[in-house]
Amino acid sequence: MTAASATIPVTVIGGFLGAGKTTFVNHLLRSGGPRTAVLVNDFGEVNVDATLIASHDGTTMTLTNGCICCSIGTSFIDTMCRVLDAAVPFERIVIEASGVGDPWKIAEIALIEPSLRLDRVIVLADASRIAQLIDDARVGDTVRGQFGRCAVVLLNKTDLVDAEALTVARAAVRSLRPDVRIVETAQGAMPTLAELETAASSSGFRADAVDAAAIDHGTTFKSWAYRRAGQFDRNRLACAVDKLPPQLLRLKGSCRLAGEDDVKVFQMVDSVWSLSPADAEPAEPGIVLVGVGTADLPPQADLDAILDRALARAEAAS
Ligand SMILES: Nc1nc2c(ncn2[C@@H]2O[C@H](COP(=O)(O)OP(=O)(O)OP(=O)(O)O)[C@@H](O)[C@H]2O)c(=O)[nH]1
Repeated sequence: MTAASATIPVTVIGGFLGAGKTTFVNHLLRSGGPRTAVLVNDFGEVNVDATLIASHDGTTMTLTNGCICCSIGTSFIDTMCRVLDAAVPFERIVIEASGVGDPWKIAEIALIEPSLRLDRVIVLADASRIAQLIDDARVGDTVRGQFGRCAVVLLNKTDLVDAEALTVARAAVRSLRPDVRIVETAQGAMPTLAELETAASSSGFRADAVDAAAIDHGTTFKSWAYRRAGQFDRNRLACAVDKLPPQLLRLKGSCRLAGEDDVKVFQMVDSVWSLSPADAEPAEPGIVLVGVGTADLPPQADLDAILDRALARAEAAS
């Protein structure tokens, strides 16, 4: 047995809020392959992503309490120990970094733990937003830092852009990593890890790549959980979302709509939002809101009040 086969390969998936990381992880799981442990780091206090990960023949574990790239705390180490001590060994570990995290910081764990082997860091970029994001005064540092040492970039959501915008998006990624392999994807057309094998060698990171600036993501970004037992009125929800402040970059979670039986997944990236039927009852109901710029964000009570107005009954439940 070679050293490489005695270790468990770790793939870290990074990319900014809403780029499509969970969508890609689900695609990998649905494509079959080895028994996988999926570790998900949600920035918010409600474990939304773990609910959104499809059921599979392995396990999904959550890494909570903020951004693990800022502090690889005991929770991450404990979770990793549980994975490594599993009675039926896992053959692959996939870690989804938080949308504000630096995936390389997480990958470093695989480089120092002898029973792990870093497969690669894959970063997703939203083709419809990446050019703006890397120049954004509020989030640009965080976004640029995520690309520092990845082996391959999935330029995702190509279905949302025309040829000209795609060229701009490609150039934006190239401006960060001139020689990185870029694979263009959309949620209906994503590669498996095996298909990406030719896209980069397993050590495809550049040793000379620029390290991410030291950013305290817990200070730069802030998250809230909106938890209500009530049901939303669809039209009122549309009005409420319009009233949310522009500092809110991401909303995701589960909710119920008045008059509809199934649980809905609520997604908002930037100001574009959608509702779709949930595959499963959420372990933790609620909607997570992630915003940037803690100083000029309204207090949580104001944000809650905006969403409360979307409830089917005028008065908010509990
Ligand atoms: N049109 C389009 N939508 C996509 C694509 N990939 C993902 N989405 C949608 O984008 C939204 C965010 O996708 P996620 O996979 O949750 O993104 P994420 O990077 O995991 O988000 P965070 O974990 O919050 O950072 C969801 O509504 C997805 O359905 C794509 O290729 N095209």
